[in-house]
Amino acid sequence: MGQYTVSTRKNVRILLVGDAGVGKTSLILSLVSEEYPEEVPPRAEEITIPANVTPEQVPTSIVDFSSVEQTEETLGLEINKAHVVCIVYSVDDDDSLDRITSHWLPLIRSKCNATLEGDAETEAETEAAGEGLRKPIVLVGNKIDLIDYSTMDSVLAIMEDFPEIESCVECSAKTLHNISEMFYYAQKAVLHPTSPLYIMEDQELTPACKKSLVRIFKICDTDGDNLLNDYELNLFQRRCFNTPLQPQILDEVKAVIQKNVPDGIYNDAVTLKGFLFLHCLFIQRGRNETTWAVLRRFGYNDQLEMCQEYLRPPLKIPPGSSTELSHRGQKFLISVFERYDRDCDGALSPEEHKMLFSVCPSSPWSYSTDIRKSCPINDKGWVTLHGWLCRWTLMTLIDVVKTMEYLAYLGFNVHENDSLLAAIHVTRERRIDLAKRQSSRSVYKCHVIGPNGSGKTGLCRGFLVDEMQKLIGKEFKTNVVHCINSVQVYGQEKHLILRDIDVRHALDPLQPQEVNCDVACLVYDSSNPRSFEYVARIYIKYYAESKIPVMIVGTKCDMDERRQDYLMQPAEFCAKYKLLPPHLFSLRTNKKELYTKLATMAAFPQFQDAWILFYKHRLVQLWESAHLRHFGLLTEDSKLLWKAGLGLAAATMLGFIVLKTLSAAGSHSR
Ligand SMILES: Nc1nc2c(ncn2[C@@H]2O[C@H](COP(=O)(O)OP(=O)(O)OP(=O)(O)O)[C@@H](O)[C@H]2O)c(=O)[nH]1
Ligand SMILES: Nc1nc2c(ncn2[C@@H]2O[C@H](COP(=O)(O)OP(=O)(O)OP(=O)(O)O)[C@@H](O)[C@H]2O)c(=O)[nH]1
Ligand SMILES: [Ca+2]
Ligand SMILES: [Ca+2]
Repeated sequence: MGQYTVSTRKNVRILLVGDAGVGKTSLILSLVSEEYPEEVPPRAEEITIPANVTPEQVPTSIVDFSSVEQTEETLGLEINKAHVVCIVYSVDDDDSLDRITSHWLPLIRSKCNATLEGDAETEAETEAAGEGLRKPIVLVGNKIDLIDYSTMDSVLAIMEDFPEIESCVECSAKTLHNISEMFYYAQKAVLHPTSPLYIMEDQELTPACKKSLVRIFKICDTDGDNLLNDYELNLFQRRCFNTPLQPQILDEVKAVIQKNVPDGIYNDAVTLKGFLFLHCLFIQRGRNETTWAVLRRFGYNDQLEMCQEYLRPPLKIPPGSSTELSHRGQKFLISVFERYDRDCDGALSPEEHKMLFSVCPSSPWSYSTDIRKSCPINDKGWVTLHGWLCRWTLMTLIDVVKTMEYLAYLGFNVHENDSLLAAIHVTRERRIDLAKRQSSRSVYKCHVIGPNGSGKTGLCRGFLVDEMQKLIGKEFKTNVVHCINSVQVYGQEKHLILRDIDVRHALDPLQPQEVNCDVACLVYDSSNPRSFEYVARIYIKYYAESKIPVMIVGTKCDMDERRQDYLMQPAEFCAKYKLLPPHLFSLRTNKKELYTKLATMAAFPQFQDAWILFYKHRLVQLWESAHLRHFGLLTEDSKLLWKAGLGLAAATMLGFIVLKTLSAAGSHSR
C-alpha cells in the first residue's frame, strides 16, 4: 500500500530562465555547493540531484539557460522538456520584473503551444504526461540581500493574471536565503500542482476536485449518515496517511471548521461542506500535498481521473482458468450491501441501489432490466443479498476487469487496504481439474440451446423463482442473457450461470463462444414433434466430439409428449451417444432438480460415475413414484385412470432406457 499516495512522476526537470544577470547560474551553484560563488560561468552544467536528498524523493534535474550560449530555438526545446519553469528576476531591477509579463510568460506559453505541431517525440511525451498547454511556473525574485522591502505585491498581481504561476519566492544566492525552498517549490509545482485542485481567481476548488472529494467523503461515510464522525475520520486518516489522528488535533480541526463554516460541523461530526472547506484551507495554506495524498490514495492521477493501474491492475488468467470473487471480495460486497440497505430489509430497493452506485461513474447494470431479471429477488421484486452476490459472481466470471473497476470505485482498495487483486480468485486450469476428475471451481457456465419457442427463457428464469409455474404463458419482455443462482452439489454451494443462447434461424451456425461452456443444456419442446431435430443436429455438429458434458432436456412435459419427427427418438439418440437420458422438465411441476444436475455435470467433467450416482437416485425415485401411482389408482377418480396409466407406461419405458445407458456409460468410463 502507499504506492498510490505519491505522484506517478518518476523525475522532475526544472528549467531556470530570466534576463541576463539576474543570478540564474549563481542560484544553481549556490544550491549545489551551499556557498555563494563569486565567479560563475555563463551557464551551469545540467545537474541531477539524486532522489534520496530531495524532499519529495524524486530525482530532480536542474537546467540553466544562457542567452549568450544558447539560441531561442534551444530555449523552446528546453521549455518543452522541462516540467516546471522558474522565471528569475532581480528584486532590485524593475525592468527584469516587467519582463516577466512582457516577455517571459508569453514566450513560454507560445513555445508550449508550438509543441503540438512540434516533433513527434516531444509531443508524445507531453501527451503521455497528460499535461495541458500551460507549463507550471514559479516566480523567483533573487538578490533579496540588496533591498529592504518586498516585491511580493507586484508579483501577486501577476499571479492573478497568469494561473499557470504556481508559487513565488524571494531569495538570495548570496546569503543562501530561501534557496532550498525555491527548488522545493519548483518540485512541488510539478508533483503537487495547485491548478487542477483550485481556482485562484475564485478562491474555490475546481469542479473536478470537488467531485472527487465528494466521492471520497461518501466512501468514508461508512454508516451512511452523511457525516464523518470521529471513528470514520480516524479510519480515513489511517488509510490515507498511515497514522492515527491525535484526539487533540481532531478537536482542533473541528474547531477551525466550525469557526469558518458553522454548518461544517453537525452533531460533533464533519459535514460534506466542512470536509470540502478543510481541503480548501489546506490548499490556501500551501499544503496541496495533503489533498493530493488523499486523492491519490483513492486512485486519482494528476489529471484527477481514476488511473488505469488503480482500476485495472494486471491480472494473469491462464487459458482454461476462470475468475471468481475471493472470500475478501465477497466480504467487502456484503459490507457495501449492508451499508446501503438503509431500511435493513435484506434487499436493495431501486433507490438504495442507485445510492450505492452514486460513487461510481454509472451503475454496472440496469436495475429494472438486468439485475432484477438475472438474479434471485424478494417478493417485492427487489435484489436480495444473495441476488446481489450472484450478480457480482456473474460479472466476475464474464468480465473480471469490470468487476475490479467497480470494486475500485466502491472503495475496495482503501477499505480493505489492499490491491484489487485480493478480491479476485483465479481458479486452477481446467486441464488440472480434468486430470484430477474434480473441479475446484465454484462458478459454472451452462449454455441453454434449443429451437425457437422451446422454453429456453422459461427454463433459465425458472432457476431464479420459487414458483416456476407462474412463468408459463408469461411474456419475457426484457432480453437478459444470463440467469444466475446457487445450488448445492454434494453439500457444497456452487453458482450456476445459465446463458440463454438465442438462435434466430435453425440453420444459423453457433459461434465458438456460444458453444464453449462447462455444461451444455440442449432443449427441445417435448410437445412439439418438429423440435428435437434441431437439438440432434446441434449435438452432432458441435458437441459430439467435444469434452463438454451435455444434457438433453425435453421441456413442457406437463403437456402431451409427442413422437419426434426424427430418425431416432430422443431417448434412443441419448443412448446412442452415451448421454444421460433426456431430462423431462416442466415449469408446471416446479421441480428444480435439473439445475442441480447441470451443476453436478459441470463440477465433475468427464466423471460419468458421479452423474450416474445422481441418476441412480433418480431411478429409485422413478420406481417409487411408479409404484405409488399404481397404488394411487385404486383410490383415485376413475376419470384419471387412463392418464395415470399412460404415465406409468412412460415411466417404465424410461426405466428401461436408463438401465441401458447405465451399462453403456459404465463400460465407457472403464
Ligand atoms: N547581491 C547579489 N548578487 C548576486 C546574487 N546572485 C547573483 N548575483 C550576481 O549577479 C551577477 C549575475 O549572476 P549570474 O549568476 O551570472 O546571472 P545569470 O542570470 O546566470 O546571468 P546570464 O548568465 O548572463 O544570463 C553576478 O555578478 C552575481 O555575482 C545575489 O543573490 N545577490
Ligand atoms: N405448458 C408449458 N408451457 C411452457 C413451459 N415452458 C415454456 N412454456 C411456454 O412456451 C413458450 C415459449 O417459451 P420461452 O421460454 O419463451 O421459449 P424460448 O425457447 O426462450 O423462445 P425463443 O426465445 O423465442 O426462442 C411460452 O409461451 C411459454 O409460456 C412449460 O414448462 N409448460
Ligand atoms: Ca548565467
Ligand atoms: Ca457517517
